Amino acid sequence: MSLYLLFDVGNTRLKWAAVESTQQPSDRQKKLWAYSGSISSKSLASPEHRAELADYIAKTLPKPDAIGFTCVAGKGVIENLQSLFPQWSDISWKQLKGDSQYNSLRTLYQDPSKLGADRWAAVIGARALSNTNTLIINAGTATTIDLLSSNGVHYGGWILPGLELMHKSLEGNTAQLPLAVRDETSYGFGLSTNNAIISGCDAAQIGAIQYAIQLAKEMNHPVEKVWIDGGNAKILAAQMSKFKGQSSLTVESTETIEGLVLRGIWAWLLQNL
Ligand SMILES: Nc1ncnc2c1ncn2[C@@H]1O[C@H](COP(=O)(O)OP(=O)(O)O)[C@@H](O)[C@H]1O
Ligand SMILES: CC(C)(COP(=O)(O)O)[C@@H](O)C(=O)NCCC(=O)O
Repeated sequence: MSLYLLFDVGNTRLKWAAVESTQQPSDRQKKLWAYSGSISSKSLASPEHRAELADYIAKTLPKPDAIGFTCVAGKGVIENLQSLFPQWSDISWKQLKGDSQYNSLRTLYQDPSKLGADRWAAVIGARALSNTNTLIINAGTATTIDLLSSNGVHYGGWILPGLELMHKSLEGNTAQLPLAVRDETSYGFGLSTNNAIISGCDAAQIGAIQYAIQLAKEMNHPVEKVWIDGGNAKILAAQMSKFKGQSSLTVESTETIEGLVLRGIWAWLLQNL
């Protein structure tokens, strides 16, 4: 049995998981992420945090047979991460990039080297999960929405500010708007400044998803599955489910999925061992 260590370095969080060769990137059981975790990507700049993480990983993880990663948070972060494992210097770190090849998939992005590695990994992860027309939502620092057709073509996508960025930019660039806080009444047309911001930003994101579904239909790739991952996945999925009456998609076809980017890195790594 082999062990693979996977890292997804996002602009806010660094996620990792150790998976075994007896498991598959398409597995859905919770046990899949038995050896996983996340930390703030920025905390890697601190020598104390690096030492803590190195110590934790060295104590909890056996030496992996291969390491795969994506990084959209800048070169410095990945150098800091690699510096944590001097004892594994003989293992090559395989970096999945926006223009990395994956059998059965291709992107129409004009310059694939500019496509976010995490977006491409999520597309690969989605392909590992199903062969249907799929909308891939990564609701993280930014919210990305990508269309993958059953024919294996990535038709591109959209980049929106993530929910937190939307809230912060309203607070930071206006005189009267606070940093809004979500509560159970934050739905529908806002009847307070707070709820007007929360519901307005949710509407922008859900509206974009609904529009993407409509556009995909017009392009003759009607969406059969929507995967939502990222730190704000549960929020978006919950808000989307309230719109179910108006959507051509059933609730079952919209699902949150854990570790879609990690699954994609893993599937790609398996093709490149
Ligand atoms: N514990 C948390 N730490 C940081 N961000 C969180 C947390 N829980 C939810 N979030 C939200 O998730 C976003 C980060 O999601 P994530 O998928 O990790 O992003 P990225 O891949 O860009 O690092 C933040 O912008 C924030 O809105
Ligand atoms: C769009 C992103 C900032 C999303 O990053 P994240 O929110 O996952 O940290 C990242 O995928 C990126 O830097 N993309 C490069 C530009 C592109 O995809 O066209």
